[in-house]
Amino acid sequence: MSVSLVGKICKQTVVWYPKIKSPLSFAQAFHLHVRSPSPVKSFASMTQQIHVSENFFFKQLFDRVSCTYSYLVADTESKEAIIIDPVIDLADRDAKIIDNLGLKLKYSVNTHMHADHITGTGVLKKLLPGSQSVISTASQALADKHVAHGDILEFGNHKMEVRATPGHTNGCVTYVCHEQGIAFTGDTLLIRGCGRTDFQEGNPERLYDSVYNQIFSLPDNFRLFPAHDYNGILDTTVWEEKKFNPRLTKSKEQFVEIMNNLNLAYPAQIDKALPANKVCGLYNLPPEMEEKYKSVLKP
Ligand SMILES: N[C@@H](CCC(=O)N[C@@H](CSS)C(=O)NCC(=O)O)C(=O)O
Ligand SMILES: [Fe+2]
Repeated sequence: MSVSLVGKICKQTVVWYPKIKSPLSFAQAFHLHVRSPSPVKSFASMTQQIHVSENFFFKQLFDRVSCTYSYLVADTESKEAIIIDPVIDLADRDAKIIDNLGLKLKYSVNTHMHADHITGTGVLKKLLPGSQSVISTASQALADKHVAHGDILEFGNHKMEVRATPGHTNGCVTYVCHEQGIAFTGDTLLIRGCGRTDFQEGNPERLYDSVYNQIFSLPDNFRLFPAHDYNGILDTTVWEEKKFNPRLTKSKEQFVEIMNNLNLAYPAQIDKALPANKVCGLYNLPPEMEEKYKSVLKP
């Protein structure tokens, strides 16, 4: 099949792709032509940049202040949804997105007790009644539901496995959707990095073991979604991190040495984040958050 040159839009070379009767960027056309047996289906997947089941909904959300990624996943048939690591400042945004999509939030889950922002899980369960907040038992924080290694969170026909991945904090967990080939690693594994281990009972040896035993043991093509990225990268894969992570490609001894000498600045919001996160982001809130959510947080 031949494609013809249409012109340039926003500095991109655009070609006419006859099979789907549409102009595409050269990169898109290449992807369709070379990578996909069924162009239209693959084009849809390509725009989502993730290959998942047709009834699996996925949306990555971002908080510019703390560089936190939150993730909304749902079963588009039953409409049951889970949000992972929502930020309190944006809980109203997230509730609106969920509502506009016609989804029913089942769980607002934390990967761990965050030090750099206040969790949105407490406010979200008030904004979207019927949903429950979730955190690991090992985090020793308040929530409606506590999870531990091996537990499964179900939403519609989909499942998310809980894997304990301590090291950044005692209570860190990674959530794995096996059938979609994706995992949400929190701060345990960051893109070309990992969570710091210099506070909240951090422990570099435990973190190293968690990554090797619970994350690098997943298939190489699993996509990994962290709780933060400070460089504008959206996701990574098991293969990439096993091969290119500058900390975790080292021996455990070298890793510990690296982690003990990071000399990172104290997180800007830690003193207000931890007391609030111990109680699910429902109490001990700074005045501006009390004010913002006073109608939903009233006793
Ligand atoms: N500057 C940010 C905090 C940056 C930071 O410490 N990030 C954490 C994850 S949030 S607990 C981390 O583990 N970073 C590892 C690294 O190598 O950067 C702020 O002030 O909030
Ligand atoms: Fe963290």
